[in-house]
Amino acid sequence: MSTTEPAVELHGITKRFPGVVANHDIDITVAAGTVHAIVGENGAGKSTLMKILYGMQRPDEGTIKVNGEVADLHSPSDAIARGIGMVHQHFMLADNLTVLENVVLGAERLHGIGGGARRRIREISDQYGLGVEPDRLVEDLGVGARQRVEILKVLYRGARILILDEPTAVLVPQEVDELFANLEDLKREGLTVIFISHKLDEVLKVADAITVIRRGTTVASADPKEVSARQLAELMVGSELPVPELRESTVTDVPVLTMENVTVRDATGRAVVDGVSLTIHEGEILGIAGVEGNGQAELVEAIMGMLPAESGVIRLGGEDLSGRSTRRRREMGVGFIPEDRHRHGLLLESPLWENRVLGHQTRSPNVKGILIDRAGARRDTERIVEEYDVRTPGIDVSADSLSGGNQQKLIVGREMSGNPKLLIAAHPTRGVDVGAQAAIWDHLRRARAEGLAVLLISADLDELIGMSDTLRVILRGRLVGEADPATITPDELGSLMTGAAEGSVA
Ligand SMILES: Nc1ncnc2c1ncn2[C@@H]1O[C@H](COP(=O)(O)OP(=O)(O)OP(=O)(O)O)[C@@H](O)[C@H]1O
Repeated sequence: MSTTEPAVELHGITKRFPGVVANHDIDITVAAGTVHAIVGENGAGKSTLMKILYGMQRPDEGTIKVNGEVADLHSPSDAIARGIGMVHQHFMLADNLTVLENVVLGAERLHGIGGGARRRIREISDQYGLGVEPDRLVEDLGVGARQRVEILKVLYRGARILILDEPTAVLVPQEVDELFANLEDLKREGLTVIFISHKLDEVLKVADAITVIRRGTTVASADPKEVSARQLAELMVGSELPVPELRESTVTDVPVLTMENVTVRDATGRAVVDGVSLTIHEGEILGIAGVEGNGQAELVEAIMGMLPAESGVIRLGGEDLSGRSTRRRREMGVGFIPEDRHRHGLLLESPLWENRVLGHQTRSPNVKGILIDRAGARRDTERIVEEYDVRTPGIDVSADSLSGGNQQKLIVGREMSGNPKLLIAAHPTRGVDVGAQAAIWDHLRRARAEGLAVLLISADLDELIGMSDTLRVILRGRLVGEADPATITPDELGSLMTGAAEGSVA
């Protein structure tokens, strides 16, 4: 369905930051009633452009038209008033409130906070097949359902144009299918969806039109019916991609990490990690598959000494880790790529080189004697920027001025420094473009060949299957199954993760 006026027209959009032109003369036309994908490498300028369209940032030059009218967007409320809504990648829902409370929060004047609001939520949910129940507690909902609440929240505020930032990053394949069905419903009702994604196969499946951004500017419009994922990636990068290496097993029989019957309880006494036993050997990547919230985060925190284990033993190279601080564990040779890079991975307001020191402040090349070795840390930051292709004007800019994917590359580079024995990698390539993803995988494989043991947690099932030597499934805190990465498909793994194979649903 389409009307005469395009839903959104961006003309000559330019946005400069110190040392960087994030958007340069961008032109995009988004037809009403379509799903329009924006793809590009890390740092290409996608998020900046979406922030401009949502009124979170002001362009230095250029015009925005919404439904044919010039729109001067000074804030998200201006964007909302124009019918533009944004669903962020990190859900912004309060867990301990109901769906209804979350939806009406800040929009009480629309339909009140009671019966009227409940009716409206049901109406929207039915109209777009979202299956949202107003009175459920958000903490009882799975990841896919939370995302539908976020979508409903912007529809409730009257959005007709939805911006989705990497909407499938946290979803299992079945949930991705459901989301795509929802997008079809939105489209049928004449709504417009603009989304950013690094998952090119999915882009090809769901988008009606694709815009490719390279180094801040629009370089191509691609027709999803006519391009392949590889061609799209090549348009993003501007050159041909290398062919990935074949995999060979490097697994030895030397254990690096052993966990025996480890149980962790939350404040309410519930076992969030429940009797977990596993061994990771030198040269082995052990992948843990699971729907987010099934104990992966707590498992990682127990290994890192951030959460106490109630019972069981965790050993690194034969040495019992109980009683050792997180810092001591790191010094013993554990690298840690955390799930939440903003809370645990980076000091956003500090320069890159100081972030290089973070968590590594007692080790070379960051110290000389008992003092921080500024020059050593700076040199090594330059090395990481070079080896991991972190796109930045320099190492003195603050971490928050890097694009999300480039922040991630910096963390991976730092945690791979100093030859760790064990790497705990939670979503190591989340938000990273296909080229950088292949580069990170290469770094991991090379380190594995030299004996690194890796615990890999990822919502990207292709990554889990492609990288892991051993694959275990976690459900409600228990390791419930093992899968052969050589033969299992993402769909089969998705069913194991939701417990569908057991006849129950997480
Ligand atoms: N607040 C800021 N201050 C300085 N530079 C910034 C700021 N925000 C973004 N940039 C720079 O603008 C460029 C574009 O960043 P942007 O976040 O838009 O990229 P992206 O395409 O969304 O990348 P990713 O896929 O990694 O999320 C990058 O070089 C980034 O470092």
